[in-house]
Amino acid sequence: MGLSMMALKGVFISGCAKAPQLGFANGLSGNYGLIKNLRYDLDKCCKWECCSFGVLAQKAITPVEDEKPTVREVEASAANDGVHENDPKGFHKDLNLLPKPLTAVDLSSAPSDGSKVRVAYQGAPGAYCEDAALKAYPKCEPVPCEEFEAAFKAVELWLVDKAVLSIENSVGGSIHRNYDLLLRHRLHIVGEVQMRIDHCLLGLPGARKEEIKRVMSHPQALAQCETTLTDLGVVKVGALDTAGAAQLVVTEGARDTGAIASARAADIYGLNVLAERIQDDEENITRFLILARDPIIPGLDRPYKTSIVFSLEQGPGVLFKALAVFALRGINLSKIESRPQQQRPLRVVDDSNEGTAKYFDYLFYIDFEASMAEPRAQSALGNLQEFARFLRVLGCYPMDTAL
Ligand SMILES: O=C(O)C(=O)Cc1ccccc1
Repeated sequence: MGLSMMALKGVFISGCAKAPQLGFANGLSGNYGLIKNLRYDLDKCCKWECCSFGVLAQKAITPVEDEKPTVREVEASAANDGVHENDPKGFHKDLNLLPKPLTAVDLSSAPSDGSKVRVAYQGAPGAYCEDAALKAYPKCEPVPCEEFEAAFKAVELWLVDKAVLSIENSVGGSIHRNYDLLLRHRLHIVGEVQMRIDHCLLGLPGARKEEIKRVMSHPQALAQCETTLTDLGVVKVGALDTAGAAQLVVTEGARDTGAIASARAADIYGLNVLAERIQDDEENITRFLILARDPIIPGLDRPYKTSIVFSLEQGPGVLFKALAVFALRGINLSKIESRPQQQRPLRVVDDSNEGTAKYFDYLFYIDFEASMAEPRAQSALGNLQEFARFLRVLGCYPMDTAL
């Protein structure tokens, strides 16, 4: 079953959500001020876990004084919680049955192949975001969510480990709403996935392509297949996601209604593929981001990308100056996006999570090709910080070079 915003209400917020936040060198927000601080943060997080287990252990070995239990009761209780038969008061419980505090060894032996990782995505099973989650973590457990907002919340509330977010497409460009979500939430980008998207036209078994009068899909998918849909002369109907549209075709049972979704969605919902690769551009690539509560420790072992968002004072040449901090250090920019904020000011929450209201004319989002472990990246951001009104590192993560 998927997660909806309703399902998330009233969920207990536990454990490391309360782990202390870092201080940042140069006032940089986003946990990348000092690499050694990152290690410190992870360390504190583990200590917090130990501490909560300690409290549980203390409660578990408190003996019951008022009533003497019968032999049968003692046996039953021993079977349940490890009390020895000849020690009815429970002073000599089998302490091996108590939860063990996590050690560094436990953490290092955690599977690195993504098994057990729960990844929230927006859409129904068969959505492209689910494909992206499975590309990033082939053995993960994908968790469908009704909205991206629910996927973010699921990570924040420790219901899942990560979330997947589509951020841009080679035909449609940036997905602005998702840029806004990145800023509104405190999650960190820990990975990216680039995927070729081949859209199919799906219909009920027995229905022919010529019978289709209405096509449902996610607005991005409808936009990416504009020419095909115009040629077919169909009515376009927006849906929450592509797989959700496929599901609707089945539940509505209308032969004249099709969906744009993947061949995998056709399989899942028992629909026929009426046409393949119907996107206007052969090379239809979507880029997805993987988000987590904690940042990863950036390395130098492979190509990394860093995503930042900043705003500048008004004035001639300020953007030129901002871009120069990267150009002068030979750092390549792979993406720049600007978002006007005049109509809908944003509330930006600072690292203490207390929240300060700040209003910006424009926010600039930049992805640059360098790791925060590189001195040139640190000095570029230090330099940008000198004249930026606001600067946040959204994440530093390995580049997806597999496409
Ligand atoms: O609706 C989906 O399946 C999604 O994951 C969003 C989407 C839609 C179109 C292209 C890429 C991602």
